[in-house]
Amino acid sequence: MIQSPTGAATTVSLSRLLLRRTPPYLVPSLSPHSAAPYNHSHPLRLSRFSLSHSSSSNRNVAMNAISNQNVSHEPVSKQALISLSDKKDLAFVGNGLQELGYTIVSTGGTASALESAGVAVTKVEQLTQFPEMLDGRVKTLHPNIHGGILARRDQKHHIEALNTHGIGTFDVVVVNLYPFYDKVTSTGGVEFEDGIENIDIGGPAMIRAAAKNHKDVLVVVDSEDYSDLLEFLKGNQSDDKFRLKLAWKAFQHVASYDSAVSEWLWKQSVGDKFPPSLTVPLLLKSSLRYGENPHQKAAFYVDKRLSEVNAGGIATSIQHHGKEMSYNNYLDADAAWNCVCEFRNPTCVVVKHTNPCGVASRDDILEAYRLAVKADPVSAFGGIVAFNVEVDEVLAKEIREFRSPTDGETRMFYEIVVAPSYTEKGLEILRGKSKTLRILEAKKNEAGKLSLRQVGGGWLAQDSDDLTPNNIQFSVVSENAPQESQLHDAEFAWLCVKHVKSNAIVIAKDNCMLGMGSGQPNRVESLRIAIRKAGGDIKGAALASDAFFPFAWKDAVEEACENEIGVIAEPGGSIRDKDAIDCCNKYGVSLLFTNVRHFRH
Ligand SMILES: NC(=O)c1ncn([C@@H]2O[C@H](COP(=O)(O)O)[C@@H](O)[C@H]2O)c1NC=O
Repeated sequence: MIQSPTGAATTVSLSRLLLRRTPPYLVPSLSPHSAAPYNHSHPLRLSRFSLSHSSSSNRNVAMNAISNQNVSHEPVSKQALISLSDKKDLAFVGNGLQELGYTIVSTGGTASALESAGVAVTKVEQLTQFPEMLDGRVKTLHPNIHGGILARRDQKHHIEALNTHGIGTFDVVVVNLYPFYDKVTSTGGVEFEDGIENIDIGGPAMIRAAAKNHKDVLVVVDSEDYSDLLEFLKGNQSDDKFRLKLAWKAFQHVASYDSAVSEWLWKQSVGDKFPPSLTVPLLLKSSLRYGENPHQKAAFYVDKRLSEVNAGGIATSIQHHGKEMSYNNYLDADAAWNCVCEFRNPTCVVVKHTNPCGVASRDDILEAYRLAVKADPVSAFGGIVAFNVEVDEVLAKEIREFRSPTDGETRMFYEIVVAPSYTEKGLEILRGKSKTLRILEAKKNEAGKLSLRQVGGGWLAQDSDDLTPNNIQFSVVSENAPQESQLHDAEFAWLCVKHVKSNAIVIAKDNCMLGMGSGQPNRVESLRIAIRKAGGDIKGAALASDAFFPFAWKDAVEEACENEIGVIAEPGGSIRDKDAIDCCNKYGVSLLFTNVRHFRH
């Protein structure tokens, strides 16, 4: 037998019991609570059981009794329907509803748990006169349940219909769904069959029905709302939009759930990155004080797609200390983290306004940190510092004490430190640096992600740019081949330039970024900024350009050569590539073509 996701083992015994009796609606009561035909929520309610077992004259009497009554909805007891996979706080809500006079109707596992908690329960089967069947695939999918949820109390013919069929109304529906998301994202994955069985059908049907009929039915899908629900029912909850909010939450809950199911099925079937339609479930992580500027309201959402589970990144980082993250903090921390994660050796990256302004790799991370700050101390002040190694006590002290290389006195100030981990002592020391310093612990980004970005009225989707120098062929196109160390410098510069906004130029030597030019609308300007920032110390250094040079003579290539750059790495592909080669040959500079570019817009 396939077990239902909530492990409702009772299904088997009930099914066996019922197989002996046909048709199902002739089956007598199934639980100790249902010795009498179920009708305690409405004076007129007669179950199919009672109608079926009545003699024909009795039956007519029963039907006449229905048709002769004034049709009004005045239940003697209100009903709550509870069906929960996650039974957290079930006893609390069950007892609370019972104390308020609600009759509680429940599915198998929930009913058992409620009974154990001392709550009297009517099993759904007593209303449906059907056993829960097909391994739990069909439990509540029945007019006796859905009629009771969906009937409009202000519509006479709805109430008449309920009375005709002996159906009572539900005033409260408390449901949460099979744990599909947790199952399919669990370590080791899930068998296809198990994934399928964890798709909840009856739960969403009840949630949607109750949310649609929110005017008459309160629907709760989150245990966090149990208290508010009980307070509302007691008349202590003054929010006049409470019903609507619950209905919104219910539909949102089901929409997120379905987006996970659909994403999972797409992956099992076609699986490519760009489905014909895409739903991205987002969960509010925090409301932000403001957006890029104080006059813009803002919030931050975490991407809940299955593909993002354990995929690392800033959104799921843990903040250990400091002022709340701002909109710009998130952007900058993201840029710093993305960059530092690219490096294998111990590395420090300093970012300002999403551009790395200092990058250094050293076996000794202290040295890497000092070099990364020294690369551009003015920009580093107030920047984001990222490490790809643990921050221990010694490093934390260095971060706390390091004086600005500009005046040798002022302690460096940073907005954020981000690292994969911290020792206890390291964290304690960093906390002491300032009240505001945000300390983030992040998981390394996974490769192969789908990157989404908004433009007016749409979203752009692309593969994340996962290419590193290891995947790239650096072809020598000049007469001079670079020395081994220059080739290494070129690869380092290449890794940095990938993270600088276009047009991007990076000058690097000995695992250290000396200067960078970013975001200029022409490449010459970026080159000049990079040279100026490097401070003249660029003889024999490597230069990387994120895209090809459209011109060489009296342009960026020649200026680089005149400044005694040792090796240039660029994608190639310009109609004037030959000019670039000739120019480098004239100055004796090595030129490498990568055939790959790293635009960053
Ligand atoms: N099929 C149905 O009619 C049905 N009705 C309710 N459920 C789900 O069954 C779960 C509760 O089951 P139990 O009370 O047996 O532990 C809930 O998550 C609920 O969403 C159903 N299960 C799945 O579709």
